[in-house]
Amino acid sequence: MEKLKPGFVLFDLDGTLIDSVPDLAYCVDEMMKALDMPVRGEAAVRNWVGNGVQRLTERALINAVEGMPDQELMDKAYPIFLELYKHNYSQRSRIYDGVVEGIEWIIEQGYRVACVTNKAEAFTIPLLKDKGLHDYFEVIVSGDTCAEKKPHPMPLLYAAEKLGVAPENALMIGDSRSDVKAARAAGFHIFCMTYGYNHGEDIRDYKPDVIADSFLEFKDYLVSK
Ligand SMILES: O=C(O)COP(=O)(O)O
Ligand SMILES: [Mg+2]
Repeated sequence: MEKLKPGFVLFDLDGTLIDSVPDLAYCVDEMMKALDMPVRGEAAVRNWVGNGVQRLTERALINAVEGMPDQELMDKAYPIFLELYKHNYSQRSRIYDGVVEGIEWIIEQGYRVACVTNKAEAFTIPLLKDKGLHDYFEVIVSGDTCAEKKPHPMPLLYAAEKLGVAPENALMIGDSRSDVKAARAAGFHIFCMTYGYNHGEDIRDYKPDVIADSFLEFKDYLVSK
């Protein structure tokens, strides 16, 4: 593939920059215990992350990716999850190898960087700050910033507009089918990491432009200074 020189690079958060599942799984399991239901464990939660914390709670209640729980149960469970996650959004989570070096490299080459996640803003901002990543980003688009979340293109187009860059000149780096679908619909280039979360499916099946097994590999596909 010819090397790209995008007007900006938009990073996904969970499963791309940060392995946030240990905190999310802790909160899911504590919620399940509070509801007198069986705990789900980290491996299951790994397949349920990527569509925001509300959808994660729904999936945990039905123990499946697809489908909906009983509304009464959801009304009881969701506030429990939110209260738990408010106090447990970062301490068990870790930045993936190469992320800080990679973001600093990209900024050094003169690229502008932004972040787009389906995580609600009340958790996104504290998590990015706690991990020391917040100040790298010119624009941060959370799951509730726009009327639609990924896989809808709206949050990507919103970032492009804020930065004044044409979508066809923008690059998204993510980990899930929602990132690929949103990027394709928005007209962005899309690179994906294989180590993240994709609901138990192989991200290669969604045919991003570039697939990488580790964060720093994206450098091979970008024009350097
Ligand atoms: O599901 C979430 O809460 C966030 O997931 P994302 O950062 O990969 O968009
Ligand atoms: Mg992700």
